[in-house]
Amino acid sequence: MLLVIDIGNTNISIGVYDADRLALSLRVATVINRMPDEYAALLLQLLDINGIKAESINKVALCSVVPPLTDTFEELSRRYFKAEPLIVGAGTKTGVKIRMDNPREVGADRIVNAAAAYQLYKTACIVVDLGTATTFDTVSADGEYIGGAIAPGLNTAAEALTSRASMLPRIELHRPEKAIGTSTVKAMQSGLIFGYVGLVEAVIGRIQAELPSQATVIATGGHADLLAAETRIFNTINHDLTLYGLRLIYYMNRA
Ligand SMILES: Nc1ncnc2c1ncn2[C@@H]1O[C@H](COP(=O)(O)OP(=O)(O)O)[C@@H](O)[C@H]1O
Ligand SMILES: CC(C)(COP(=O)(O)O)[C@@H](O)C(=O)NCCC(=O)O
Ligand SMILES: [K+]
Repeated sequence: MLLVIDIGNTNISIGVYDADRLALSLRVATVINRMPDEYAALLLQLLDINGIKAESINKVALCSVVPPLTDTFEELSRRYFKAEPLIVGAGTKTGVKIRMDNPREVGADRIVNAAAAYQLYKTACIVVDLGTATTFDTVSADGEYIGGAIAPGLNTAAEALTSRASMLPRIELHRPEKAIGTSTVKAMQSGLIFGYVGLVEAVIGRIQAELPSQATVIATGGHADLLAAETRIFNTINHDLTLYGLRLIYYMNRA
């Protein structure tokens, strides 16, 4: 079976593919200083609880936007799964050609999302990944990664607000009843959530206006459901898009 790992700044998403079936998908918190053996202990336990034998995993693919953890998971793969992981990076075949000023600086997660979306839809695509950052990735109708946008993620924006203003509390990112907030917490929820809907719609609108054909808009990431409940701008939500892309790319590069 194939283990796929997407190392983000807040969470590490992990999946196990049994042929083309996603047999398991889970998330663990990103902790920069955690050692390979510590992540292995956590992962082996989670596999066991879910009835998956560690010995049945013989292939690993990963993408990371947290460089110190790339090495951690590379070592973990070798030591605990006896597998040389495919690490998505410069030189990895993905099925999308990268048209950027400096292709090497693009986050691997963004490329994986773009590759997955294009393989699924074969149209121009805009992937919106709502995580620590919110990334917008654009693929042209002929399968070229042509760039996008990066904005602070919802939680990141909320934390910035709380930490910069003495009287503003930490809040739960819940949708308030009304845009006119009648308390500090409700006012912050309104500004963050409804404001964020505007951000997402505006960026997608502008990207779309620069494209010659209608793009399919796919939302993914931790805040996708929260946003999708407030806007009709997404054509679809795919929580497993990055894991799906990792599997796709694994088989493009390894037999
Ligand atoms: N299942 C979930 N339901 C609601 N919010 C979530 C969920 N998983 C993650 N989040 C929120 O989404 C954000 C992280 O999203 P994620 O896509 O995991 O980020 P990253 O890829 O940057 O690590 C965090 O702010 C977290 O609170
Ligand atoms: C933009 C990101 C921080 C998003 O990370 P995430 O929210 O998934 O943790 C990451 O893709 C990254 O560090 N990218 C490098 C810069 C770029 O993509 O242009
Ligand atoms: K991510």
